[in-house]
Amino acid sequence: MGRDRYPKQSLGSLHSHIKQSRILMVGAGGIGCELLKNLVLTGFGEIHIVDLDTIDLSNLNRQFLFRHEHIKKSKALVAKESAGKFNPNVKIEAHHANIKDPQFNVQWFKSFAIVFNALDNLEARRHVNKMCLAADVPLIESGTTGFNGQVQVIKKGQTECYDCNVKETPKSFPVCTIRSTPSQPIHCIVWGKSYLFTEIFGTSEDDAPELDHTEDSENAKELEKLRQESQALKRIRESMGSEEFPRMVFEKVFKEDIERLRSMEGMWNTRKPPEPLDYDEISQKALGVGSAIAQRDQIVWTLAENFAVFIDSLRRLSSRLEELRANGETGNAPPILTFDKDDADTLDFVAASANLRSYIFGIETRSKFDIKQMAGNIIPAIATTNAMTAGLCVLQAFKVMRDDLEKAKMVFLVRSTERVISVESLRPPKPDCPVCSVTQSTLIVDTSRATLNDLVQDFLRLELGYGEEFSVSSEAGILYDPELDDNLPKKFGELGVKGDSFITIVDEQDENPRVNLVLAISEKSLPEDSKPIHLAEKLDIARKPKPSTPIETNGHAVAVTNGVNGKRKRDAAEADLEDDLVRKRGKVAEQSSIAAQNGDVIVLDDSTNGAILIDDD
Ligand SMILES: Nc1ncnc2c1ncn2[C@@H]1O[C@H](COP(=O)(O)OP(=O)(O)OP(=O)(O)O)[C@@H](O)[C@H]1O
Ligand SMILES: [Zn+2]
Repeated sequence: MGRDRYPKQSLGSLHSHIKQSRILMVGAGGIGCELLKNLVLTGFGEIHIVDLDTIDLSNLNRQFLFRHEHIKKSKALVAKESAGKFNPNVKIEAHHANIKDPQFNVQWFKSFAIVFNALDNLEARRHVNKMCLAADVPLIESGTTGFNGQVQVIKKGQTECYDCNVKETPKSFPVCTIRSTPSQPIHCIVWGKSYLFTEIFGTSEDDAPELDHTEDSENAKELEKLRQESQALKRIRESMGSEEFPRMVFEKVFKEDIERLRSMEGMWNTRKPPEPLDYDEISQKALGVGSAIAQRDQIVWTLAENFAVFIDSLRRLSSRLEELRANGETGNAPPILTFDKDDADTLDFVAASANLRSYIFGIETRSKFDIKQMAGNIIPAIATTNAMTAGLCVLQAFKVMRDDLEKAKMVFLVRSTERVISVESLRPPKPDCPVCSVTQSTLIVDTSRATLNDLVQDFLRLELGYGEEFSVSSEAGILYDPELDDNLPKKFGELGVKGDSFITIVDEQDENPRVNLVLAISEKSLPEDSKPIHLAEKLDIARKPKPSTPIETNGHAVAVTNGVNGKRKRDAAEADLEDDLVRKRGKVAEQSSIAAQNGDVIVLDDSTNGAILIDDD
């Protein structure tokens, strides 16, 4: 009785259901550790944990199931060991693996009553979303960024899925802002990281995702000049290792290029012109600066200190590259270095170059610590946000398990003086969502015999009645469309379509097309005299709604706020850079205050047992 007493009192009849439930938690990091503790203490019967990673020193400040002695061990296994002690009645299974591995197939997902996502990247989230839709298992999706958190309940056919709303992609900057007219610290940091560092130690700037070339045509002349500058820098790169190399780089990027920019007519009418730096003058001042300055990452370095770190890190990185070259470890490919916020040499170089450039343009300089956050695109993870978000995940799960989806909500956690938690009603699936507004089924295939032609001609056209215009794709890309019929004689195996993978059929007819058909492949050896492909169950494929069809609301109130709906996900990996974040926070705060006016969060009396629950109905 002892251990069950309080969960029983507060959950009433749901408690025994929970005790018998088998659930899955994907990700055992910041949210995952908190969530696992909650799930174990709530008394779920069997909990499976999947995490591909090992424990890192930097996880310990908030991932409280892990200790120093666990560094380099599997997160899933250690989380199981640590949380298991909280409640020996709970069975925990740990999988040190990627959730995308084939053993975690639709059948396996079907074995869970509910799935919790505690992930940190879009790709894995999308995958679990897709699997839960295919298995028809409810998913509690969550994410945090700094003080912001979010919980979304996803149920096939009843709510929006993770992919119903387009997700933001990381922010990029116009090339001209970065290369010619920076006005904020982040512009200089992106310059240091994506231009200077890559031109000297990596491949070319054209590959940098932070640089947006879409404005190129408007600035063709200037861009041509910038290209010439890069070429000249590449030539200097050939002198790497020589005594003169640091001076050559410095004078090129902090003096000559700046003088050229300064001489450009019309560019500085409304802006303060940049001031080139003088190598001899600053190097004199930097004579007394010791190399220990690079370790002082919380202070803002002086011009001379930045100079000293720049020269020193340039030497360190040059010798690393020289060594790689000498060892010939990269075969025919030329060796390169890549920026990593946790690699001190690369961070020192980017921090010092960014600050030197800031001096030139009269922009505020930053500490190495700040630059690390901005260059690494990280927003600090906050243990409290994770803990609150994990708690909200479980409250939402209770509603799903009570079959009370009407009461389940989309929950937002924001840093606000008015109300920290705000909610929105769940919305029905978007009729044009390519992931959830589809027909799903399982296709039984004898992959040793079946060809793509068996699928396209016999199955889709003759059996299901598809017309001429449609495409078939696997996770690797398009296999067939009316212009691509080369693959038709090939067998499934040759096309890389195996058991537990998916194929998607997109009807491209103009007239009344069907919704996308997503087929999970189930491999089976079928008798020689039978068809090599057949459906596991009878199928009724819906037609796509006409564009003007109004969105059904299933009786839910349509949320008053739309502000963040198209841009719901924010997690550290996908988050925008600093300045943009401030703007977004503003938006979320605005929304939370509207929700607050609606009085969405209340304390209620649980009718089942008289216990007080804080709920978010
Ligand atoms: N495809 C995947 N399969 C299984 N686990 C995954 C997958 N992708 C991410 N994860 C796990 O999800 C967890 C997310 O946790 P969190 O956001 O706290 O990240 P972290 O790596 O622990 O910390 P940080 O990124 O802040 O250094 C991580 O433990 C990560 O290993
Ligand atoms: Zn969807």
